[in-house]
This record gives sequence, structure tokens and C-alpha cells, in this order.
Amino acid sequence: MFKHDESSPLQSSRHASRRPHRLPDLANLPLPMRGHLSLPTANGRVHHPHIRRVEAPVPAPGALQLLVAEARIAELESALSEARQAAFTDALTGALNRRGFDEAYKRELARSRRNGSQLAIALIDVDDFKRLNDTLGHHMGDETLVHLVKSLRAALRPSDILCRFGGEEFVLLLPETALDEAVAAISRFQRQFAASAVPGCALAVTFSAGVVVRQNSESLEDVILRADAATYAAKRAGKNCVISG
Ligand SMILES: Nc1nc2c(ncn2[C@@H]2O[C@H](COP(=O)(O)OP(=O)(O)OP(=O)(O)O)[C@@H](O)[C@H]2O)c(=O)[nH]1
Repeated sequence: MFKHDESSPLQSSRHASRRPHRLPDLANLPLPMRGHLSLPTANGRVHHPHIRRVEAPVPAPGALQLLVAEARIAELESALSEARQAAFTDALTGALNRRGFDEAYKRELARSRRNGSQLAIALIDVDDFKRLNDTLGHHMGDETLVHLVKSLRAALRPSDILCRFGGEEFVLLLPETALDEAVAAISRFQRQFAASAVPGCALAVTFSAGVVVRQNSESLEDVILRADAATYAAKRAGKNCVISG
């Protein structure tokens, strides 16, 4: 650490340039300066003769180790949280992936049991997605999925949970929601979505949905099978509709 010393017996190089050079008398220098003196160079200039070294306060060794350890822990916690986020999230859309869904389902099932509340599940499947990909390209297909997720998020309650089950198929968990309420919510969104264009997409995009409410002691597999059967019925009924199971 260096600081300016006004009381230095040495002249600054600015002053030195106006006066004849004179080597400082080392014996008259304060002790801390003696080891750090710059002697004149070949062109006669003295570099930084007015600077002297002072010691910065050094933290106790234990305190320093604690600071380093705390910084490292914060770094690891942040990396862990990012890794968790990546492990539970679909990279394309930002919706939960299957693993994220399983976690969320366990949590919501426990809450539903605790509160005696209904847990509705909706399966959403984009219509004629293969044709969209084939006509407009895979990139437009990806953009459509991203837009669907964004629109669903904007339309749903913050407590609703959205998961990409695979391909163009999504599952929604609607906590504390009865069947008729869930059907009404998904139908409302369906009308909005079908009426609005996907940005940059020349084709109209619709989806079919199957909605169920979990029955007492029904396994996740069975709930999904019922929702899947309802979605299949919606496809058979001409697509762009919601069927409850
Ligand atoms: N762009 C894009 N396409 C995907 C992705 N995942 C799956 N697909 C495509 O989605 C298409 C799904 O096709 P199908 O299962 O026949 O379904 P569909 O064409 O929507 O037909 P219906 O369900 O009967 O309306 C396939 O062509 C898959 O390749 C993805 O992440 N991005």
C-alpha cells in the first residue's frame, strides 16, 4: 500500500526537473523509506521518490479463513440451485419436466390430502403439430411450444403448475379446483389461444385437452391414464376442444 507523503525530504520528479539533481542523504531518511528508495536512472530522473510504503491492516488468520469459506459456500449454493433448476426444468420452454412434475405432484397431493381439497389435472396436446413442423420448420414448432407455455402462464393462477410431459404434450396441475372449474378455465384459455396468432406463425394453432380430478386413493399413473383417455376423446371429437373424464 502506498500513499503520498508531503513531508518527504525527497523532491518529486516535477521539482527535480527544475533543480540540479542531488542524491538524498540516506542517513536522514525515515527508517521505513530506506529499503524503497528509487535511485536516479540514466536520464537523471528519480522515480516516485515521494512514495513510501505503509502496511495495510491484516485480518487475523482465522477471520480471513472464515471469509473465504463463506464466499465458497455462497458460490456452491448458487451452483447447486442452478443445477436443481436445470434438472427439474424443460430447457426449451422453461416449464417443469417430468422429474419436476413428480416433485410438484407429491407436494400438491400432500396438500390436497391435508386440506381435503380437490386436485384437477389437465392434459394439453397441440393439434396437428407434425403438420406445423413439416410446413413451417422445426424452429417454428419450437417457437409455438414456447409461446403456448408463455400464454398458459399468463392465463393461469400462480398456484397452477405447468409441466411439459414430452413433445407437444403438457400437463397442468390445478390445486384446490373442482372439475367444472378446471374445465371452464381450460376452455376459456383454449378460446383465447385459438383466436390469437402465434407470433411469426402462418398457421392457426389449437390444442385438445382432457381434464380430470384425482379420485381418492387413485395413483398418479391412473389419473394420467384417465386424462390421456379424455384428451384422446377430444382429438376424436374433432380437436380444439376440452373433454372431462
Ligand atoms: N418442433 C418440435 N417438434 C417436436 C418436439 N417434440 C416433438 N415434436 C414433434 O411433434 C410431432 C407430434 O406429432 P404427432 O404425435 O403425430 O401429433 P400431431 O401431429 O400433433 O397430431 P395430433 O396429436 O393427432 O393432433 C412429431 O412430429 C414430433 O417430431 C419439439 O420439441 N419441437
